Amino acid sequence: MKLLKDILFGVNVLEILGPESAEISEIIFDSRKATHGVLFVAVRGTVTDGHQYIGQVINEGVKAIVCESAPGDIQPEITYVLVSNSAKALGVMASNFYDQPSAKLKLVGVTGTNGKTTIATLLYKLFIELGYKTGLLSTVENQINGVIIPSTHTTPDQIALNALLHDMVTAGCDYCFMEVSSHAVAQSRIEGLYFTGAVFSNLTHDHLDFHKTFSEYLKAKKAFFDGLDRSAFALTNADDKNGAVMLQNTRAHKKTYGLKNLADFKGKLVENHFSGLLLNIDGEEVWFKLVGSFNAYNLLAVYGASMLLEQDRNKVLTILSRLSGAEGRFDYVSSGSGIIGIVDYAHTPDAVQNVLSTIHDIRKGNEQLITIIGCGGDRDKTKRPVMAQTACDWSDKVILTSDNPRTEDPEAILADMEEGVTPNNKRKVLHITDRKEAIRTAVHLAKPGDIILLAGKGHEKYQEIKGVKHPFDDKKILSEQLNLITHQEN
Ligand SMILES: CC(=O)N[C@H]1[C@@H](OP(=O)(O)OP(=O)(O)OC[C@H]2O[C@@H](n3ccc(=O)[nH]c3=O)[C@H](O)[C@@H]2O)O[C@H](CO)[C@@H](O)[C@@H]1O[C@H](C)C(=O)N[C@@H](C)C(=O)N[C@H](CCC(=O)O)C(=O)O
Ligand SMILES: Nc1ncnc2c1ncn2[C@@H]1O[C@H](COP(=O)(O)OP(=O)(O)OP(=O)(O)O)[C@@H](O)[C@H]1O
Ligand SMILES: N[C@H](CCC[C@H](N)C(=O)O)C(=O)O
Ligand SMILES: [Mg+2]
Repeated sequence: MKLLKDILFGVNVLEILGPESAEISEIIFDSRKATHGVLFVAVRGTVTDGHQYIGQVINEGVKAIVCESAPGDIQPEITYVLVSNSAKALGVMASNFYDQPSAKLKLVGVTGTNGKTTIATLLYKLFIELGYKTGLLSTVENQINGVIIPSTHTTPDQIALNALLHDMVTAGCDYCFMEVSSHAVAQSRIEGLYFTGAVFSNLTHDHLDFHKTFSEYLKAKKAFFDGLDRSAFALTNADDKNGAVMLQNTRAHKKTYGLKNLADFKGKLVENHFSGLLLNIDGEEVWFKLVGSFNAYNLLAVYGASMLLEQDRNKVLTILSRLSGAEGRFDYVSSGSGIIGIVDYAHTPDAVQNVLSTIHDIRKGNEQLITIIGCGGDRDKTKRPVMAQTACDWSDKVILTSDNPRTEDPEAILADMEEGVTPNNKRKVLHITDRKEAIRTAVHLAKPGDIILLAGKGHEKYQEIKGVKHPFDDKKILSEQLNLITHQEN
């Protein structure tokens, strides 16, 4: 229980109709969760408007309503709080409700198109090994010092986020590393949080369905840095075209990392193999288990952040060199067949290009590279032809298949992808809608030594078709198919 006036601390309130002394049992923003004594926040969304449900939640006995416009019929037993932006107010209120957990630990946010999960997960694993109680909020999973809590979003909503941070504080965590998606910034999911630091990975094509233009997408990422406190650090990628833009208006302490340009944390890629990479970091050569030059950037970001968090350099490099990355990111699938399987979460044009160019650079000779790839439904359609074209340009054979069609027709998604297949690439492309069948075909086409890249779904354990999530695990299925081949050959 909390008093409404305490929950409203720091909220930009325009007007209050009714008593501020109301006792609130819980904050909600979904009318379907309304019960007696709760505070309902009416948020305008992408599909509907929470204000439409005010009448409904009153019937369920809510105590107070936070909204941007008051309904015509005011009920005397309810307190109405008028604000200019409900989503922002929700962030501040959720933080107050959970006693400002983000201020009680060192919270570091990671943003960018690709690499967030990898950087946040490496930081989490590193700080656990350094001996700190640590939390993680990520696409793959959330963790509180070793306890896994399944994640629903890359960045949870205001309430779930503060509840998780509160649980981390209760568990005695010193640090939390979290991914900050552009949706989260635009929807004020991080409003009211105190960040000790922010890390930027890169900005390339994604989510234009939601942000509409690249410049709006950039603005969402930048807004995270603009909101940082003077005491925080802002660590950016000096080699990314938009790296410097992130720091333009921030009050935070500005730092950079990079492989090419002048940077505070400087790295040089010495060797790049399927077994890992040799990096020179600030003058010291270290082996890492992660593969590909894009991971050299992720490692540098982790190194830079841990230095800014005042950790011991030698300990950091020693532990980092032992760590593996996040599940489903350049993940090997081994079998006795001699075929190399790689499961990777590449679902943007840049990620597809990076992962394929990495394979291209480090493969030994004339092995075939077979890529299985799809694109998600109800997501940025303009990515589709570009991802297909990139896959074709870098592979010997491409099987276009379904990713998560969600509510879209899988064939329509594949047709969008095929727009990107140029006439000279047509001969290398197969179209197999059923993802399992596509995997099976790739395995049959491959010879020992060949490489199969299974892109797009990484760690995901489901395939969402027509709104239903069916169990589906890329790594498990690819492994089963490769083992079947092995047994047939033996
Ligand atoms: C497009 C998008 O981001 N949608 C998110 C958004 O929902 P929305 O704006 O569409 O909400 P809405 O359905 O229009 O409803 C508006 C309001 O009315 C309320 N409502 C609605 C219906 C009802 O009966 N009663 C009611 O009160 C809703 O609770 C909401 O407050 O706010 C919801 C609550 O926080 C999120 O769950 C939802 O995530 C959807 C499920 C989603 O798929 N989001 C993805 C795109 C996403 O956020 N991805 C990023 C990662 C992207 C990356 O790779 O970088 C993430 O952080 O996970
Ligand atoms: N620094 C990087 N630069 C470019 N591509 C990368 C980088 N790091 C990872 N990738 C590619 O992007 C994919 C996704 O990586 P990761 O999950 O770390 O990113 P993310 O930003 O968390 O993605 P999401 O927004 O979907 O959660 C990887 O599987 C890999 O193909
Ligand atoms: N966070 C990303 C994940 C995409 C993963 C891919 N498998 C897809 O379904 O498009 C999104 O929600 O857009
Ligand atoms: Mg992620």
